[in-house]
Amino acid sequence: MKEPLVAPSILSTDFAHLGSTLATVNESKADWLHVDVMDGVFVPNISFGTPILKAIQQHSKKPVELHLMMVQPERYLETFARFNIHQMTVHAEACTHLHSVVQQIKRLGCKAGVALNPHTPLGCLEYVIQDLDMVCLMSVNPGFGGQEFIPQTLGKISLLKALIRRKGAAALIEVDGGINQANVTDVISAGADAVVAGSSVFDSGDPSQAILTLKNGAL
Ligand SMILES: O=C(CO)[C@@H](O)[C@H](O)COP(=O)(O)O
Repeated sequence: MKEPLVAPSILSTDFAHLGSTLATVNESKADWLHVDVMDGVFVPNISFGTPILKAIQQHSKKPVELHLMMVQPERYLETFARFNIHQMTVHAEACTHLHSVVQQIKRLGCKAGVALNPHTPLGCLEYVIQDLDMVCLMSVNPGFGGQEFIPQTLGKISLLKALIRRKGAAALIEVDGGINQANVTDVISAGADAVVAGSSVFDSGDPSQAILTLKNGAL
């Protein structure tokens, strides 16, 4: 089995120590940093906005994926792109004109991802999948770290893989929520390329080792 790409999510970390958290991630084998922006409307939680993104830009050496858990993300894409963002991932459920938003992200020079909530069918990707760099399957209901992995995600990953193959698309599959050492092998075996992990990395006491364990655990 291939080694999974691992993206630590800083949501559950202590923001009083953001600098040292980012330094740890910089020195780790993490493939990119997963950054959750939540608006309190699309999801019940509010996380952070541009001041934190500016600090991340200054201190992160890893590519940054912004996961935009917000309604009408198109209003902020241009602002966020100024913070040297590698990829922006928007929710299909939050975009009336998803294809147009994806094109907007690409015009800003970023890779484009689309996230789907656990209950959202894959059919909404049928006519946009060729334009995507990544699909993020939520394996928890978005809004909070530390939740339990929803097992139905495994079947959804396989179906998404089949859709990507059928369409001749190149999108990576990322799975986000409740990922840990116990389930990462199943997630990668089902066809995922990348996992997002928050609490299993940062509550572990040794984030660098936890990232390595996720990578090796799936081999
Ligand atoms: O988007 C989200 C939650 O909405 C995730 O990125 C979480 O931050 C992942 O945290 P864990 O489930 O791994 O604790």
